[in-house]
Amino acid sequence: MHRIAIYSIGKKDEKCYEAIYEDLIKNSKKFALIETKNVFNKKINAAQSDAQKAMKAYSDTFKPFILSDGFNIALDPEGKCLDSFAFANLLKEHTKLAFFIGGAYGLERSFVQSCDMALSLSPLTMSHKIAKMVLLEQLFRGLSIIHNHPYHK
Ligand SMILES: C[S@@+](CC[C@H](N)C(=O)[O-])C[C@H]1O[C@@H](n2cnc3c(N)ncnc32)[C@H](O)[C@@H]1O
Repeated sequence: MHRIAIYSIGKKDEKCYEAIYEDLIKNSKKFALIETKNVFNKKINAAQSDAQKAMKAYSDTFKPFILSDGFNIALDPEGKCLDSFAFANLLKEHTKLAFFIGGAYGLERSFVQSCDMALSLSPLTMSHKIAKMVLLEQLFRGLSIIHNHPYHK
């Protein structure tokens, strides 16, 4: 059973996104325990108009969640692009993972470098809400590939 945590910057998810995330997490339930956590605090709020300060606040907030006994992946449009089979192989190699999704300004380079890998979901830049949705769908697809589930034929 995989244990997967997804961290993103933001307050509570809007209902329409929440419903999609829940559905995708439910699909993966047989294969993985997936937890999502939105993080937001005074430091991020205070830094919202300054890109450097905001990115530093994201890093400081995410750092305590970096796994010392798992694989840490920064989501970054400039990261490595994998097809779904290569992503499934990555999931085969690591059963405990943490994914970090940046805020409006993206992630600090030093934070990205502190992770085990930077992953791009597409060369297109998406909102963090859409990136989370694509990640959850690809997690279900990757887990389906590993477990021969008919979702990925
Ligand atoms: C609005 S985007 C940040 C945009 C910022 N200018 C950048 O280039 O990273 C918010 C977050 O969503 C995630 N994201 C957006 N598009 C992505 C993509 N194509 N691949 C991977 N992650 C993406 C990243 O974690 C990013 O930090």
